[in-house]
Amino acid sequence: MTGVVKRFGAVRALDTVELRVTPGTVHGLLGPNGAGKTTLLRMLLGLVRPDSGTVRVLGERVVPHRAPTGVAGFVESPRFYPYLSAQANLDLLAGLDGRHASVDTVDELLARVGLAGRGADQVSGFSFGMRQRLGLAAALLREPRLLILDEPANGLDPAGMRDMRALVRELAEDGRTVLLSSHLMAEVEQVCQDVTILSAGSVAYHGTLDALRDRAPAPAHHLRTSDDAAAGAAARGRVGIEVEPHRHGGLAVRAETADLDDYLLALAGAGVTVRALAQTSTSLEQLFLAATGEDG
Ligand SMILES: Nc1ncnc2c1ncn2[C@@H]1O[C@H](COP(=O)(O)OP(=O)(O)OP(=O)(O)O)[C@@H](O)[C@H]1O
Repeated sequence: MTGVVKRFGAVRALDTVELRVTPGTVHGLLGPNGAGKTTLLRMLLGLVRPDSGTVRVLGERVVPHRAPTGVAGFVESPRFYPYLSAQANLDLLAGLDGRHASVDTVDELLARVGLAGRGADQVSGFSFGMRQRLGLAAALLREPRLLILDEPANGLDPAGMRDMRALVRELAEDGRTVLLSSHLMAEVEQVCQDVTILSAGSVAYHGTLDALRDRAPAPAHHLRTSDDAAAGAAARGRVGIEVEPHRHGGLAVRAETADLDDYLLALAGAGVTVRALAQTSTSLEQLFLAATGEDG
């Protein structure tokens, strides 16, 4: 998409947005709440009309209110008929596309998304995470070349998130293009090659994760010691380390692992003991927070 603007009253949900997704990759759309991610994904599905700019998906210009060919996915939470079974819901959706979903196809899809053997169960009994999985099955039923997933890991437990990540990677290996939104850098970092960071409707970064890593500041840590004043003084003049009082007490320390190791050894040498040390954000999270003005 190029030069896309979308206003809702006084709010500029998207402000001259450029987005290019390379075919066959997993592209992350990252941004804090309200950054415009959902609006952008809805636009790609023909559900929101841009005020200006051009939206093309798989080479075709998107026409409002018509789902582009070769694209499937869900925006916000997938919706189903609660009193029908998972199988019946998928049958209905296939029917809308003028297709028939055989029991075998549905069983295979359900197994793929981690819902094996649940086809006959009513969706009303499904947890939020199970509905996310069923949403993915519904999207895959359409055999899309571009899969759009809005916060797909929402509502999943840690094992479910791991499965979802593995599945997304597998889908890309099969040659599909995946565009997924998230407000968590950690999630994007594990599955995406490229990322577009949105902040208040504008693109704050667009490129590969590797290039982003090259610009990332050192990871942040929360350190508690037996003598924070002495620990702060010991950091002064040291290269590769930044120390300041942490807002919850103790010290906020930014450093790469090797510099942090040297600093901790120096503290021990100065008779200062470490009582707690926790990494509070990775380098990429630091960068994301800085890019979106959320680092307070
Ligand atoms: N239909 C609408 N009517 C009015 N304002 C809207 C509408 N849809 C979105 N907005 C506004 O546009 C901005 C972007 O919203 P959007 O839902 O796209 O953000 P998001 O990045 O998906 O956030 P979240 O992570 O909270 O879902 C917000 O300020 C939101 O309030």
